[in-house]
Amino acid sequence: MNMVEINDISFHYADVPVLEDVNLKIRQGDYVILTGENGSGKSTFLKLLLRELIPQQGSIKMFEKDISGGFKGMKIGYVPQNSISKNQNFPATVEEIMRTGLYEPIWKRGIFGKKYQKKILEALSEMEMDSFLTSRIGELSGGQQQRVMLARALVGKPELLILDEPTTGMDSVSIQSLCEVLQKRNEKGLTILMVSHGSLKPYTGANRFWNAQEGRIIEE
Ligand SMILES: Nc1ncnc2c1ncn2[C@@H]1O[C@H](COP(=O)(O)OP(=O)(O)OP(=O)(O)O)[C@@H](O)[C@H]1O
Repeated sequence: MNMVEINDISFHYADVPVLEDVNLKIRQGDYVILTGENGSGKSTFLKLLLRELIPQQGSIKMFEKDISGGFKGMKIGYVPQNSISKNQNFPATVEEIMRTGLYEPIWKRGIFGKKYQKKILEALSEMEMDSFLTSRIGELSGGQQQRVMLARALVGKPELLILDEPTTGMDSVSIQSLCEVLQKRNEKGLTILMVSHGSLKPYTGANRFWNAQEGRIIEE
């Protein structure tokens, strides 16, 4: 199955052309890394996939359905770039952030609270962040916050995971452990699309490499 199918997409901001006639497919089980220089259109590309932006030309399918109809029933996890507030007093705890990663409605969470607590702790411990459950998110370092955001994206058991530069603020040990988690999840069937600036060396599990350049996204 094609998890993502991009047909003839073009996009420009007012007078800034960004992408031109892009055609790409991501198959189930692929692990794709997208690189490219600053301003080459990587974040714009992800925003198009998430319908934060609408292309002037072309169409996008996910899970074999056109995303113009919404994402209902599609299990997609997303880790945005620099997603957490820099405000140390940001009031949410790690646990509260994790709860927003679960798909089920709030009334169910009340009834099955213990079950969800277990899922949250499992996802946090995969990222070695379980001991921070009750910490305020704003009190964690940038790298620790990113690890929580990855755990949050994984707790709902997505089938497609999209990450925008998740290693920002992480040290090399954290990057290594993130890569190991992603590789393990990918081996169990998770499809991954990740934008990365840094070295590609730790991403030993990736099977496809794309590069954004001059309005195109080229497979390398
Ligand atoms: N909201 C916007 N309005 C106008 N132009 C924009 C807007 N957002 C981005 N751009 C421009 O579009 C181009 C692509 O930007 P984009 O953020 O997608 O690149 P990127 O590859 O993600 O960059 P980086 O590596 O710096 O994150 C750049 O020339 C940028 O200046």
